[in-house]
Amino acid sequence: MNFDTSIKLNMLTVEKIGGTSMSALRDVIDNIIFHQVPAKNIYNRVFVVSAFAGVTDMLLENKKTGSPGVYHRLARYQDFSKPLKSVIIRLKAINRDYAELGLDLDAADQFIEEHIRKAQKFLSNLANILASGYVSKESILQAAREILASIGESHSAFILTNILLNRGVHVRLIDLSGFDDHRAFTIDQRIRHAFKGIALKDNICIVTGYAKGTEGIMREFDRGYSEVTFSKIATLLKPHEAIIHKEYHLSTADPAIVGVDNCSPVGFTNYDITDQLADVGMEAIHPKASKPLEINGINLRIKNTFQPSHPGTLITREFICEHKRVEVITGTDKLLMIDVYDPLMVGAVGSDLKIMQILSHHHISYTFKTTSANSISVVIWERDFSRKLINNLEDDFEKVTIDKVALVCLLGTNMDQPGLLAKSALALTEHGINIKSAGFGIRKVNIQFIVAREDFKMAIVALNSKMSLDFQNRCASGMS
Ligand SMILES: Nc1ncnc2c1ncn2[C@@H]1O[C@H](COP(=O)(O)OP(=O)(O)O)[C@@H](O)[C@H]1O
Ligand SMILES: N[C@@H](CC(=O)OP(=O)(O)O)C(=O)O
Repeated sequence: MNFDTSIKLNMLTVEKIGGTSMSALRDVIDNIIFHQVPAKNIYNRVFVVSAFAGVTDMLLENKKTGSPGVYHRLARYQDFSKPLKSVIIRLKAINRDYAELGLDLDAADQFIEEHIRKAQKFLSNLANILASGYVSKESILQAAREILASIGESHSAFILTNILLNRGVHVRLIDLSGFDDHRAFTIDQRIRHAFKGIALKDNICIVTGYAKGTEGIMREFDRGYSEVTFSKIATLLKPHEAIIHKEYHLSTADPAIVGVDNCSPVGFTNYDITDQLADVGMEAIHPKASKPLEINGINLRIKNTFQPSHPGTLITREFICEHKRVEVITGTDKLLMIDVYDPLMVGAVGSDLKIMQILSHHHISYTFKTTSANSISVVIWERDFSRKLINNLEDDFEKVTIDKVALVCLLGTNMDQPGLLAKSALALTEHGINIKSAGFGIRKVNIQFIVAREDFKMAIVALNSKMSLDFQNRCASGMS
């Protein structure tokens, strides 16, 4: 059965191209845009593009390290015009890289200069208002963050559109940054308005991953916002398929840990599993972006930009694996386990409620919980830790212990079977790994083990080799 039917039937698709993929623009053009058979099937496709890799980091801050960009200079009342000039230099250097793909370099440079000049004007006005102290700092900074963020996607969308136009393709540029638009649209209204009257069947649409709206996409979602724009567009246009193009496959285990030869792309899974992945920080898609797709019954495909013939992973609402199988092994080593102990907990109704109220007060969501007569342990992200949280817990309970831990988990839509737990525990034991805690809900879509941080990678490798061996054995006996 061929599941890449969107291409064959020339049905509408809404596709998102991430920043790392965008930087490999030749591959985007050859592998995504023109990789169509027959060639006329390039139309009826809407592409939501992210900024080129590193650009939003320069404008706002580095997503991984937090190292400050232009935004933080403005927020600290410092001169931001110099770093903004560096952005122009960087974007023009990016333009030069793509001249050989057919970009009109003069037009691209001019676009950037004019666009950033306009942005600079808006930002200077905001900085002046900020300095006056008359308006709330928060709303001014929010607006500045939106203006800066939009530059990255306006640039990348312009570049891709220009190259395609120069190659004779029918392209419509849909710039949702609303730079010259004073109307107070919500994001959904802006999207609806932008797509009105566009003949999708006869065009490729290139859309900015940033979208301006009264609710503020940065306030609601912040970094990674282009996935949200993508999801909103898909929800409006109801495509045959929504597609995310990434630089890697969603794999049976993290290729960076187990090696590419020891894992394989996941063919099919469901939205429940992508939520489980997101819960441990591996965001095949952000839940805020996937929920509307799931609710509207829109199927999502994750594709690897560099392997265009591979159908990737198809995520649907309904998929349940035919065979008993672990579909993905993943985890994170950036967690803390907080154990709350009190000898008076036994039989006392509401101890857990008290802990939850304290977590909720600190806006902290937990990823794992277990309980015994006199203790409750919760696992939270280390980045959410604060001394105040612990003080609040200590006010109500006798002893609070904190442990830096890792969580490894087995995920699957249909993996419940006798012996799976024993086999996983054995895999960890054989590698000398002590299981600090473990848990799973009755649906058994996520079996979780808490281990020491230093055991994280070995635990992933151990579970992966045990489960792969099991899979190979079943294939050999014709069961799979
Ligand atoms: N099962 C898995 N398949 C693919 N990647 C995985 C898996 N588990 C963990 N990862 C890691 O997740 C990272 C991608 O996660 P994502 O949240 O999309 O990050 P990014 O910010 O790089 O887009 C990759 O760098 C990869 O090493
Ligand atoms: N460029 C924005 C939006 C985005 O979603 O990018 P990416 O698809 O590369 O995560 C950011 O870095 O936040």
